[in-house]
Amino acid sequence: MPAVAGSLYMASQHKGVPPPLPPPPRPLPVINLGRLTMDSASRALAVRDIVLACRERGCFEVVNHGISRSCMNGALEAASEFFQLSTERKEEFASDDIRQPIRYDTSSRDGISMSRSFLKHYANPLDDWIKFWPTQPPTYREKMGEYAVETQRVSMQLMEAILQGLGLGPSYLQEKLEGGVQFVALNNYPQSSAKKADKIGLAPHSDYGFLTILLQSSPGLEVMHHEDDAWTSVPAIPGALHVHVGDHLEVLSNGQLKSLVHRAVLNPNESRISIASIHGLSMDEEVHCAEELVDEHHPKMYRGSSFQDFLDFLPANMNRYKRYVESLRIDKP
Ligand SMILES: O=C(O)CCC(=O)C(=O)O
Ligand SMILES: [Fe+2]
Repeated sequence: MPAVAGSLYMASQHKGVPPPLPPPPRPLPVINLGRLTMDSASRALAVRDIVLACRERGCFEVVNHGISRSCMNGALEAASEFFQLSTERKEEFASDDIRQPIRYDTSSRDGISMSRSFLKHYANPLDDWIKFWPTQPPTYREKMGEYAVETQRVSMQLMEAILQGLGLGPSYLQEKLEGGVQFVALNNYPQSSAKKADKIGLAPHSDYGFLTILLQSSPGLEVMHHEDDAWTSVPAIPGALHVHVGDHLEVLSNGQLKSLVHRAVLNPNESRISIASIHGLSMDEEVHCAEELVDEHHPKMYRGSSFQDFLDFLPANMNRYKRYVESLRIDKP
């Protein structure tokens, strides 16, 4: 009997019942976004698939989203060239103040960065924010700007589909979403080293907007689906983007959709870059449970809050909640 089978045999003999096999990992849904702009039957199927993926998995991959490979690669190159600048150059953007329009940091003062450096800035409307962005590398503004505009467009398409799928109608909140916050986080993780046992780049958390659209240079993102107690790694499918549900979509949907806990692990083969684009309402605009989704069988589950409230909440509550939305629950202890 081979050694492995032998040890399993011993284990099951000992307990009297064979050990249960772990369930095979379920592949993540991959959604063809082109169907949203085809005939109404195709759109209806795409809307159904998107809402099902949000409901059951909290995330999905999108292909055929209309963002060109050169635009996506351009954004990754711009990020990579920024992180290759001298420390002095990058630290021009260093700040402890989370309200700064642009911020570079390498430490874990945020409570979740274990091994990453990041540059975070706003992007929508681009004309209001681009003046704060780096001028080095020289193509940064052009390449990141093009990618930011494209992801904002995709976020609008996705939100229209989700709001339609929730029965709220595709133009629900449309103007507020168009003028809403787009917050872009560029993350840079070192290759994992054989010496260091800790392979976590970014600790488990949820994102606070409605949706996050994430582009990764190589695998490293891991997600924990709602019913699971295990991490699923998200493949870096060439040309695809990863999308997950944030805290404010959980609030808006009155808990029908749940924000997704995710983390980043260090890649054993190479350093890694990810670009997370977080989409929500404007700074002071409160997000509430949609009245249409509240009734006597589905009481309101969360209090309203804005992006600004999140920024106020964060400094004193580092590490208290993996999901900020827990702090908004009306029935919380
Ligand atoms: O690097 C990743 O894949 C995840 C990044 C992330 O979760 C974030 O920036 O909020
Ligand atoms: Fe995140």
